[in-house]
Amino acid sequence: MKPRIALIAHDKKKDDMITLAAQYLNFLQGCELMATGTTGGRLANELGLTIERKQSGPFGGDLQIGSQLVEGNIDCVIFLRDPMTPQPHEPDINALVRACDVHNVACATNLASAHLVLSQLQREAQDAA
Ligand SMILES: O=C(CO)COP(=O)(O)O
Repeated sequence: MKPRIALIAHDKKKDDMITLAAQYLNFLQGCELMATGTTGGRLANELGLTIERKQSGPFGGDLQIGSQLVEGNIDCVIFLRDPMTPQPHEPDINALVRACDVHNVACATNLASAHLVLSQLQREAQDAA
């Protein structure tokens, strides 16, 4: 089964997300991807990735992804958060991260952990091939 990965980045982390996804492009092309609206738009436009786009984060996108996670439809979340900028939808962000903890779903919230998670998933996919 293809890994099902959610990709989310706050505005000041979106360039990092594009760079990160470009580094794992071949692997991500073989995954089922879901993203919040603006993040997904950039990944699709700039890298040509096929992504199921939800609402933008401040309009409920994190909650939509959280809901999919609770339903068992997401294996891993890459959520590049901006810890220096207050977000209007902070409760939604906390709810998504909490849902990851409740359901024991890997959640990488910074670049270092994102690399660890994606490189491991990529290795597993290569071993399975
Ligand atoms: O705000 C976000 C996550 O909390 C991200 O939403 P966008 O990808 O729509 O910018």
